[in-house]
Amino acid sequence: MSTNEKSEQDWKSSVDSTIKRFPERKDSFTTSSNIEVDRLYYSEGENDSSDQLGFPGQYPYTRGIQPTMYRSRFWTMRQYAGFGSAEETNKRFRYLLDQGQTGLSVAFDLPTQIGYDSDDIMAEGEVGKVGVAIDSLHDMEQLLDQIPLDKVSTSMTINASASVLLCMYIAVGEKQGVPMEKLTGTIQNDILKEYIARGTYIYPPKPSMRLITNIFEYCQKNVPKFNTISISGYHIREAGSTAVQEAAFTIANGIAYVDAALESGLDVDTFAPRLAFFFNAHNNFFEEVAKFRAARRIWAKIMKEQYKAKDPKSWKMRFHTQTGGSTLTAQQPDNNIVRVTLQALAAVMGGTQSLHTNSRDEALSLPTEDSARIALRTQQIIANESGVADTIDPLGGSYYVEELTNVIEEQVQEYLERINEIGGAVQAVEEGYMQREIQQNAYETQKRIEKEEEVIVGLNKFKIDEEVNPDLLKVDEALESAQIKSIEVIRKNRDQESVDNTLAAIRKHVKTKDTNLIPFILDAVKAYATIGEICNVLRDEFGEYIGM
Ligand SMILES: CC(C)(COP(=O)(O)OP(=O)(O)OC[C@H]1O[C@@H](n2cnc3c(N)ncnc32)[C@H](O)[C@@H]1OP(=O)(O)O)[C@@H](O)C(=O)NCCC(=O)NCCSC(=O)CCC(=O)O
Repeated sequence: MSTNEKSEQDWKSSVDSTIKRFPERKDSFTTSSNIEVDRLYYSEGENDSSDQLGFPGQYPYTRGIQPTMYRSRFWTMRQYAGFGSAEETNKRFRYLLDQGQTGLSVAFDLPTQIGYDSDDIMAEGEVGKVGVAIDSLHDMEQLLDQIPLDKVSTSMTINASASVLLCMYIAVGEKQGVPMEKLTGTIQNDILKEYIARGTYIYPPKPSMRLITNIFEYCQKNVPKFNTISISGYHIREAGSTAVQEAAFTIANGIAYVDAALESGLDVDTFAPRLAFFFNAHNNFFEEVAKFRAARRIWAKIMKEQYKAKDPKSWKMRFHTQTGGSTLTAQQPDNNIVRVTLQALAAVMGGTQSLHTNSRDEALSLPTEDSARIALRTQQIIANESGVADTIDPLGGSYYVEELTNVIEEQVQEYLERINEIGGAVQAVEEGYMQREIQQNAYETQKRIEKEEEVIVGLNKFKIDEEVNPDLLKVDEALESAQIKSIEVIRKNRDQESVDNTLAAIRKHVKTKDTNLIPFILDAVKAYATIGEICNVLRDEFGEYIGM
């Protein structure tokens, strides 16, 4: 039997076992002319490329990580949302779930992201602006009110203060009667790209890496279904990188997290299955599809060959995709619906596990309810009407896409070698290497746009006279004072001794490097210590990162 025949047979038997758990959506799939659609199209026989292409659900996963992909289950439709108060955001969440969204994704305001309470002077003017304001467990209880945490998985875009928000989520679960071993979701928890591109860091790299590996270890033992990190290329791309740089720097950061976890004494197969990724999708359709396929293949090879992981789950790159915020224009905002459709289609053709589609008005403000609904409908139309989800990896075998996939893989490998020579991603970040590469590309792209070598419809060509005045969402300015009052009430009503004791325990255990801090943070959260109080203890002990 040739290798290809063996892979084919393995794939077929994995399909049989998968559909017992996840039956396919239909008994048979057909086109609109009633032509039968096969599960997978592939060339049988001599051209054995299984080390590069293989079959879906099989190493090196070029064609997707599941044996049946979307024939069994669509990707998770997970719209990133959050603004103002926990109560307001809870309403938006419930609206989106009512409209058929299949997972939650929380946007936090900047003070929450960098560990300040709403009444801190550092938070002034920012409370509830780019996301929801969360100060204590009380806000988290409101945020997740009536949302069944045993059924809905929640992603939280939180990095420097991820440990605190994870503990709040666990505590709300307990109050709902959902034990932590049943909770599903993801925390972003990717500090390296914060230093590179996004900016919401608090502590220096070393202690930040400790918190991250503490989370890996704690979750593996106690919250085993939670994805402990979402290693993010999204923001690297938003900052101006190319698609190749996005994939390369993200994978380099992934390698750094694996190294840090191994150094802390963890076995690779205990934490690697819960590493998740997060990519951007821009307009150059085929390049985006190829990027996703190449990234998956590279990660599988690294985990299997370099790190000798044995569990196939450790080899699989599972990723979320968001359409490209920076590609949207304030001019003729309805055109953004078309851009988002193209980008979302690329993510689906690239085999994403979860997807956020941006709203048409995001170049202007936070999305209104109407815009958020159209964005979700875009995913639903792709899923239910286009037929692209009815066969696996429909672009696999295209000469162009396979060649682009190979070239992207090679170019990413070159970057990985360069970063390795520098001493790894942490060192490369500290030296500003990735930041410089991104800035250079951002500068060149901007020059091309200004010279009209790169056409952006409605921006540098096909312009119209228009008054852009759509119905924009405004965050209520009164929120900040309401939030400040609410903290005062919490502080008055909680058991202060228990807050002091739990905070003192965190301080004590920070000093012993080998202690996992998560149980102590969980105790403090349950005592209604605020995010600012917890992060300030860590600030005192770890110091603050001032930046480059
Ligand atoms: C792994 C992902 C990518 C996706 O997880 P999901 O739970 O949604 O999906 P999933 O894991 O694929 O599927 C759920 C379960 O169903 C199973 N499953 C799915 N499809 C299957 C199939 N065809 N056959 C068999 N099983 C299948 C999976 O194995 C899994 O079970 P098992 O688990 O048992 O295997 C996760 O990390 C995620 O949801 N990420 C979202 C990140 C996010 O929203 N980020 C927003 C950032 S917003 C931002 O940062 C931008 C702006 C800013 O700067 O602020």
